[in-house]
Amino acid sequence: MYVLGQDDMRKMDRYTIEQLGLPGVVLMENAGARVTEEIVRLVAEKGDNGTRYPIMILAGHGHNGGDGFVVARRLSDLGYKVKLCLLAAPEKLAGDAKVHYDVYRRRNLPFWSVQDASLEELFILLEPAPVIVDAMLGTGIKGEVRSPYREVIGWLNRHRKDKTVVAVDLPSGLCAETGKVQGEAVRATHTITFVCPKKGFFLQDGPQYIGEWKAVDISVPPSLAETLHLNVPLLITDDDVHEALPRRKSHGHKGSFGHALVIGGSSAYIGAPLFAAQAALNSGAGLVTLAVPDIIYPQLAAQSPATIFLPLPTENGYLAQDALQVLENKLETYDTLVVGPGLGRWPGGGEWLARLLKLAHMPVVVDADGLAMLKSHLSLLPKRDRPVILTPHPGEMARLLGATVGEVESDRLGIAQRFAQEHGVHLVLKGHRTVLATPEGKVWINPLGHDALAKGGSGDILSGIIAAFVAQGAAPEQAVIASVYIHALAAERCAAEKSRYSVLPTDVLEALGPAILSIVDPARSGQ
Ligand SMILES: NC(=O)C1=CN([C@@H]2O[C@H](COP(=O)(O)OP(=O)(O)OC[C@H]3O[C@@H](n4cnc5c(N)ncnc54)[C@H](O)[C@@H]3O)[C@@H](O)[C@H]2O)[C@H](O)CC1
Ligand SMILES: [K+]
Repeated sequence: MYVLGQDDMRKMDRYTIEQLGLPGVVLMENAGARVTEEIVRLVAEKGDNGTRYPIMILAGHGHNGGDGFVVARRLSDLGYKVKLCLLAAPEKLAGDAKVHYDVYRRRNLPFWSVQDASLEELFILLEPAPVIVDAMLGTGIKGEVRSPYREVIGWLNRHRKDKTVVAVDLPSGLCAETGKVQGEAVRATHTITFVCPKKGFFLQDGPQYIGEWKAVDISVPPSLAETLHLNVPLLITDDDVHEALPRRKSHGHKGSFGHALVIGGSSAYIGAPLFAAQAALNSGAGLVTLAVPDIIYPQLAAQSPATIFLPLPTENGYLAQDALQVLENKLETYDTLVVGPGLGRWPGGGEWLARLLKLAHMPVVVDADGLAMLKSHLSLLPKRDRPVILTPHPGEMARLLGATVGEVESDRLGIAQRFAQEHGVHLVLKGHRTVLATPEGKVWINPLGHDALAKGGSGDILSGIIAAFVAQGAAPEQAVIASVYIHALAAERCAAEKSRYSVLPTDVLEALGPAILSIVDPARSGQ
């Protein structure tokens, strides 16, 4: 599914109107009709027949307000009580919005205008309303939200408890492009957006403001993103993951499903490499070998009977320089390599890792401390003959770039895309709404996952899943698409049972199987 920015939407709109010949008033009528359908559904879910108190429609003076006029008229025609509240002088209305405003007024339907009354009066009207529709500002917002929208949004956010707040296209005050709140933004319970979700839903403040979202058809074809060669990210869907998961042969044996090698661990971090190995096993790898410092090997071996162990020489609690000699002759046995979980950092570790990357002629996932040690050796990456997948969180990404976390977070899509292209890697930029970028410049956004994953061990599990899918033959892009989604889905399912507070990496590991099942065989998934 495409994810559109402010300009993308404008170009697709314009093309539909000017080249395809569908007038803007028709698009606006469609937009209002679809939002009306969704409101009817939400009101019914609330156990309300919509006649107890008017559905309050807050309309601005742009096209977003125009959608609001259509919603108010259509809801009224369906027998719902409504009140349209115009937050601008009617003289400011123009174009398609003016057409629909005039239609509404000619019908003599309930109307309130900020021109004739005070905002205090509006707030008294809004106070008991169970359903409020936010059609104040949409994709046309420029700069910080100004009066009177600012005061109305502030009031709404302070009084939203128990109310259904439906944002039309996007919450007023949220930037569709960056996800930044422009001074003040509506905290919606639901967002009904047009054509495709907007980038801002998945960036910065966006996820906290949009509530549950749904994209609806208004006769602007989503395929115009391709027709117009728009460079837009894609949102991962169940179908994409179904497609991306490596196919299993019923008659396959352990050799058919690949052998993953995990190199990690140090005296202080013994759980991390184990989580990665266990995740790889739970995600279908035929064989998993765990290469760890020999001082921690006995503790680990007792905990994971399904894992093969390769104890390596240790120095000061970390892998020793000569661990490479042991590895060198064995590397060709493995189909994929994860390096980093719990590895720690030691002087000379960067050179150690660089040498390992030169020796390893298989797809490699670099995570955690591996990323920290990679910083001075990034020039190696484009020269490798096999894929590299990097899985930084924003702090690790910032360190790799010599930037701040704030800089990374303010341009996650752009930074991921540029880095992946420049260094010829598949980049998994983790965080709330993980972003994936390919060496060719393709960008994906993961719609799933939340703070249940904000716990030590989560990243280790992700790297293990990726390795397992690569080991089973998935191309790196497909492997990362499936991995981030399954990982987040597993965590969401755990949180639904135990709360977001209490999910442990071991729970996520156990939930990987049911999460995969829910994709490959939804009927048997139990959810
Ligand atoms: N996507 C589609 O195909 C369709 C979208 N529709 C709706 O149209 C809006 C975008 O409409 P637009 O008129 O461009 O902008 P807005 O309604 O968002 O409002 C802009 C309006 O508000 C003023 N304004 C701008 N910035 C601020 C600010 N910071 N504070 C206060 N006021 C501000 C500005 O003067 C403008 O006049 C889209 O979101 C959809 O809802 C169509 O209806 C159907 C086709
Ligand atoms: K809005």
